[in-house]
Amino acid sequence: MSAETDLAPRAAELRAQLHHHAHLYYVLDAPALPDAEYDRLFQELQAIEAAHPELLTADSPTQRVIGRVLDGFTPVRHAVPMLSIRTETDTTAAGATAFDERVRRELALSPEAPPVAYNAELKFDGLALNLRYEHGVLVQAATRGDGETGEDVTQNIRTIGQIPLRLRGEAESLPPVLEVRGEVYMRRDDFERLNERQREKGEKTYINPRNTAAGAVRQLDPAITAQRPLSFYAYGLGEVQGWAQPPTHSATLDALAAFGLPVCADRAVALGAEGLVAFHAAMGAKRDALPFDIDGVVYKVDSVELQQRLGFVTREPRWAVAHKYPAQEQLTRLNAIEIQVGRTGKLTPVAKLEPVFVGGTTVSNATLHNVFELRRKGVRVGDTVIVRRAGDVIPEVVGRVPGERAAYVPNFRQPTACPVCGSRVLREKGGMDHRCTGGLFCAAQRKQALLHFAGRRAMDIEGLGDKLVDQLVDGGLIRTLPELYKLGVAKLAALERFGEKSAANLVAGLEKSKTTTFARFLYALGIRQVGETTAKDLARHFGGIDRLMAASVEELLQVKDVGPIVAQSIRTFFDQPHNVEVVEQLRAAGIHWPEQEAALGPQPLAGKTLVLTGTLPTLSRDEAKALIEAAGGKVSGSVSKKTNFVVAGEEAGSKLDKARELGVPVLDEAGLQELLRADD
Ligand SMILES: NC(=O)c1ccc[n+]([C@@H]2O[C@H](COP(=O)([O-])OP(=O)(O)OC[C@H]3O[C@@H](n4cnc5c(N)ncnc54)[C@H](O)[C@@H]3O)[C@@H](O)[C@H]2O)c1
Ligand SMILES: [Zn+2]
Repeated sequence: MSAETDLAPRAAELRAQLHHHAHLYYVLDAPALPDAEYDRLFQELQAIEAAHPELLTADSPTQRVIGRVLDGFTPVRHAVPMLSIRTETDTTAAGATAFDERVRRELALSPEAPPVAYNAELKFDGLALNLRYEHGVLVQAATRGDGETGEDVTQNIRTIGQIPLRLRGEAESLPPVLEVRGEVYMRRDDFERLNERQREKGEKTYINPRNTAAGAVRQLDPAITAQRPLSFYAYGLGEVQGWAQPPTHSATLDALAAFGLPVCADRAVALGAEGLVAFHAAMGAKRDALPFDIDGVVYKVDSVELQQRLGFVTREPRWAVAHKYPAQEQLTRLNAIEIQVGRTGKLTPVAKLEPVFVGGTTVSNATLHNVFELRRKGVRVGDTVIVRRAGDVIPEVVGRVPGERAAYVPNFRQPTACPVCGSRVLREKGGMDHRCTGGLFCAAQRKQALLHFAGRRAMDIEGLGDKLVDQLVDGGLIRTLPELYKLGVAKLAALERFGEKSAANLVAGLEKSKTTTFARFLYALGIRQVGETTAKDLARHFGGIDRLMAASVEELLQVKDVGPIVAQSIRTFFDQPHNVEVVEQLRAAGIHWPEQEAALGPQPLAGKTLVLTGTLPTLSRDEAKALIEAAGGKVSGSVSKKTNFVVAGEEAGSKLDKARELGVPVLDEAGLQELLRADD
């Protein structure tokens, strides 16, 4: 058997696979494979065709741009075809050098000739668009389609704020026809926010910004496109009439920017291979920090005249190349699913992966977000999954590659007990997240709890910062909050890089923190949903911690601004015996707050302003004032529209007249007493 007949079936198989995946990618915006995997198949086919030209078919995906007009869109015939770009997959510097050598060879430049000038730019990962401006007005926007014919998406594109509907400049000086080419993309933060919202609603999340942007542009209903946060960068030209294009590509981009089109600032004119290598390295270093995904950089011969001399091969210009970076999505095996307990007690299923090089680093753990999302994605241990790592976003498993499973694998089950501390795991009503109820008792939550407890607006413990908390918890010196107060100078001074003096300072800080307020103490406990303000309201309402700990959800709901979620969270916290124990131990350690605060009762006058005038039969002015304030009210010296009540006694003067004039209710002492009892 000859090599040809050997490879023919493989070539046919590759063509079929590539066609199938290109359809999913270009037509349905729903790829089933990472790009890197698609590229590998593509290159395998290219290699076979290069070695055996007789196996090349006219419909091979290597020979033309694949893509099709989706039903429902009006086809647009491109005046100038929208091509692909040859890809240099060697992600090392050699990729740039190879291109420069090819260009020099094709231009028949001698080794002594000066370096070729290139315009180096980013390769945005989105969807190509052709924007047609006639006399400065946007008249049509079209997708690339198969390169010859695209889809009319004008109405959708009009919803993208960054794309000018009218070019900048004097009407007479604007070109009769100017087609601008560029990329619609979605910023990473916009994409993350979109997915966060989907997750909160328990709905399907999007795979990556590229496909989300492409899907958003290719909506039949522009109202849907309008809801997606899309961005745009211009990078080239289509048909032009009545406008003298500048002699270089870089100057053309400047001209587009002057027309008011968004042009990316991360571009440079690079001289020769050396310049390209430097640009590739610089952008590679910057890649993670960019607010959007790029899959590489693009080098274009800068001189328009040289571009014309170089011309095109079937589907690509000879004067441009895309030089890739390591892919941000890769396939790997899911070896196990573990539960990680975060600092707020949130349980996150984490994928343990066969280590894989993705987005420039080796990844062996990736988040699966929550158990609902995990189920929706249908991933199970043993599956081949797609891992995405882009920028500083934590690596995630975005899905599985459809395929048979060798054996039955049970679905992942959410544990009912915290894997770290054994406390019960609960899900908030209506929420998607499961949490450990261990609170202060849970080691996973301990560091965060300690830092919060020591915070300036909580117990305000001077000298207890990040590093020390790490040392204390990792060294096993502290397992529960009360143990903080058992740390002596000797124990502390024994810590690495911690001197006698700092130890003494911290102990003094701890001592000082023992005198606090009920509200601060409550806030310091770190009960979910209980912020500073709620802590103050609770302290005022209940007066003492014992009453609070015993309060039912119904009683908690009586507190100003406390709704069902907050009330339930407080109840859940104190339902855990170890949390009650922590409170007891902290009080036993000497934490205390002034008595008068604890004596505060209910707040029938909360938010009310009263004015006192004249002499009351039994109460002195000061006594009345103290009673009103203890009930949460305020006493003011003058009557205004904001006054809720005027309390009038014998010989009341002008304040009473003012109250009548403004229609403010007037009470006597008995009326006041009744108000004070109102909440009993
Ligand atoms: N995952 C899959 O199943 C699947 C299937 C098909 C294709 N793909 C991916 O699609 C890509 C191949 O697509 P292609 O052949 O259409 O070409 P290409 O996307 O590699 O290159 C051409 C495109 O680059 C874009 N581009 C971005 N920045 C640019 C710039 N500064 N200047 C010029 N163009 C710029 C334009 O949209 C242009 O259409 C590969 O990355 C491949 O992995 C993936
Ligand atoms: Zn726990």
